[in-house]
Amino acid sequence: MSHDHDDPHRLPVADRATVRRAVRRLLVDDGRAMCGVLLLTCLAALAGVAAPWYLGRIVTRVENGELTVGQVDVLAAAVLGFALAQLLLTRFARCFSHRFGERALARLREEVVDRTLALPGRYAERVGTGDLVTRSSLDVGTVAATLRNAAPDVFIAAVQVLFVLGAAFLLDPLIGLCALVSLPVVWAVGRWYLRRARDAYLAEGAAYGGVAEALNATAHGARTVEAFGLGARQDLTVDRAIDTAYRAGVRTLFLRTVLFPVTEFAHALPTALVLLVGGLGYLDGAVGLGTVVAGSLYMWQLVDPLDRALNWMEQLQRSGASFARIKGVGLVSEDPPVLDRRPSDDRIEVRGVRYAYPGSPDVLKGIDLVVRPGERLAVVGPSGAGKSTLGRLLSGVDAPDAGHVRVGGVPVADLAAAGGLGDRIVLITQQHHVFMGTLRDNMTMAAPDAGDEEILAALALVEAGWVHDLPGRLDCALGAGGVELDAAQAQQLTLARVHLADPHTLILDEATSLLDPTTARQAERAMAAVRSDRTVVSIAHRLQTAHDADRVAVMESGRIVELGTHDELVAAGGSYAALWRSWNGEG
Ligand SMILES: Nc1ncnc2c1ncn2[C@@H]1O[C@H](COP(=O)(O)OP(=O)(O)OP(=O)(O)O)[C@@H](O)[C@H]1O
Repeated sequence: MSHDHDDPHRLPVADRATVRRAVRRLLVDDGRAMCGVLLLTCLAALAGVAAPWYLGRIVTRVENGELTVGQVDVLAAAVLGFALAQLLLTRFARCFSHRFGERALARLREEVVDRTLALPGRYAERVGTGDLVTRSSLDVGTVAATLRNAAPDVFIAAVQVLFVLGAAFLLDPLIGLCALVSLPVVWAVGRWYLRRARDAYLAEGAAYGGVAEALNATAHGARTVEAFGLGARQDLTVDRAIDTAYRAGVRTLFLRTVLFPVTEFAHALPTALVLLVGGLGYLDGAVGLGTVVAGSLYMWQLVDPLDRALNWMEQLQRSGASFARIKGVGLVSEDPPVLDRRPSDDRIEVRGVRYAYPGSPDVLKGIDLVVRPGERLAVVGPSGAGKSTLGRLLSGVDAPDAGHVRVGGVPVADLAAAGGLGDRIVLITQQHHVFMGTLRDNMTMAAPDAGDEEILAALALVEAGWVHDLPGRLDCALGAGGVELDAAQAQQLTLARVHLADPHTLILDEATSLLDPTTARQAERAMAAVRSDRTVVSIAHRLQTAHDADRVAVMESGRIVELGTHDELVAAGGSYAALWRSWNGEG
């Protein structure tokens, strides 16, 4: 299926066979338009080869003395007519193929979005979002450029070349053979160039960047350079950067000095051959003058499409790789687990849980914990103890390597993967995402059936009074291109959304620590409103949270070392008591 499909930490890349099948699908899915483009392109190419054919016939018949001046005029008008027909047909062929490209692109974009959204959340977490974002933005952009411009142009060029070759062979097989001579030369030099061009131009770009960087540093730091007598050293740095840029420039120049002359030669070669072979044949009486004229015109007709195809070759190569990466997203084979039962109650049970991040030692080393419905549990401990990791496991973002995390007897990670956790357990971190769309869209994604009243009530609960100042209120477009919410507003929106989703348990991972004191107090009130009547597990940095909680779990090095009420733990005189004393002392 794919080269690295089996690596669970990387998104797969589709192999050649899959890419070929996908390209076929793109063509077949819009089959009628494709046939229309093909027909128009063939007609345009036919009109294109007809003009030299007629010119050849005019020459032959004039040579044989079969035509009057008036008849020549009529035939010349026909040649003009063919040229005009080719112009118009090519224009429509291009127009149709661009539209075809746009439609194919729209389907591809929709597919990328669907596939990305269908990825299991924890899979996306595991492979990282960077690769995913690159595939759905840069790679789709590269393929888009190809579908819009390169593919239609290369397609039309290929049809033109085929028709010209066909016409040349029909005219005279020997002339057809002359036309074929240029193809392997263009192909070979094109491959030679493309294999080297990418690296050479990347190196050139980087080297020019290096020169700018060195000059900038010298100019901006001129006083420092002068003060510390660093002139000679900076000179050397700039000299080296210029030297590297010079060598990179010479390298790309060398590539161009091979490519362009060889292709020019390859383009001129068939015409020269036709004139030579045709001339000799004419002298022998084996070939008519008209055939030689038409043949040499055909040879010139090959130049433009071959040049265009060569220009686009690199783009096609790059978009092939991008297409394989895009199609790779659809190859993720993690099917959501089939759940045969629903959680029997809201009790969360953690038993013998061990967990390690890929390539790292165990972060959780045997956790046992029961979160009772309705309780407030604070998890405290030094940095790196594994608190946030436990939060991720409690909210189903990840599954444990050993042991289990269950709610009402059902593994939470399975519930999350099957999309059935959102109304039971919700993790609130410091990242509050505002989705592009209206305020209403942002809210109803948590509760699709919620009416405007309910949405406004949820927003009022978190004191989001600013909603009433938004243009169009619930219909106001948020995110890029619309109204941008600040961090505090985004957090209120998240909390209101959580309230609408109505989960029985919240896992809070330091939700207020990034805000300034005033906003933090407001956020704390909003949080308190959303917290009420729910089970809350707080991953706490502030001991006040632990003090206010029903129970406190103290984590150290991946284990829960103390568990009890604040008073019990202070009385026990263990590490929590020490923490509390030092916090109070400092406070
Ligand atoms: N995505 C990750 N990949 C690899 N290691 C990670 C990852 N996230 C956390 N870790 C490591 O796991 C260990 C526990 O991290 P975790 O964030 O769970 O601790 P924490 O107790 O929440 O710490 P803090 O209070 O600093 O947030 C740390 O050693 C951390 O470096």
